[in-house]
Amino acid sequence: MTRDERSLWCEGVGYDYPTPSHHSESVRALSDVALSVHRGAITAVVGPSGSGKSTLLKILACLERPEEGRVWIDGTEVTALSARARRAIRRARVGYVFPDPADNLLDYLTVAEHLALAARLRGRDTGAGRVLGTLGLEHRRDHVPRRLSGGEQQRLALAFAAVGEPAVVVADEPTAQLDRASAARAVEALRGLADRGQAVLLATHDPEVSRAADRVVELVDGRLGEG
Ligand SMILES: Nc1ncnc2c1ncn2[C@@H]1O[C@H](COP(=O)(O)OP(=O)(O)OP(=O)(O)O)[C@@H](O)[C@H]1O
Repeated sequence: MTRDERSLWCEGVGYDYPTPSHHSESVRALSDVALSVHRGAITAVVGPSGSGKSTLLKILACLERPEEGRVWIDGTEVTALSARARRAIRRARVGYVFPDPADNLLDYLTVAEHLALAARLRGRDTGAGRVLGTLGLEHRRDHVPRRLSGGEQQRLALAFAAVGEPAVVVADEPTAQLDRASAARAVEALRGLADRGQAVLLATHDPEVSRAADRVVELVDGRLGEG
């Protein structure tokens, strides 16, 4: 049997946001989206502001449930599960990185303690040592986030997301708050994760980031095409 190289995929995904002022109307954020995310590769979602990138990433990371369509993580259809079972899969199998480093980390935990927590949440600690090396944080093991630069904080967030080798690391605009040099290091870090066999899915406005991706897909008004 050949191994399925997809770690995450979806079919027919649709999502509407209600508008508070008009009860009968809603904002169509995604329409009929199908996407497969492969191991060992960076998949980048690009598209104009408001095209649905964050919404798609949240749905694929199991943070939101789509109103239409189906999502699979490592062969399990997560859209068929209860909220509780979905949360368990999310915790064990998905690493998620928010755009702002401060949203990803806990003030009082050191770098090493963040990784220990990630391993505990994910139920396995494979790769914790390696991830620190890949992301260039070994010399910061005993530092808390406020003693790290913004770029180091975001690399720690990527490490936190990648410990235990989840099915996928999902990063929404991972370089949005970083200067050029830090962004370049974050891209290297993402590349390092993918080269180790990790599936990486990200959304970005940054051409340097999409250039580093193995595959770029474009969302326009909630519909997907190859970029
Ligand atoms: N919580 C919300 N309530 C209502 N509408 C929302 C909400 N979040 C997003 N939307 C709308 O859904 C659409 C898609 O938004 P989304 O944030 O997914 O786009 P995006 O491509 O990530 O944008 P950006 O690049 O600016 O982050 C937009 O029209 C947006 O205004």
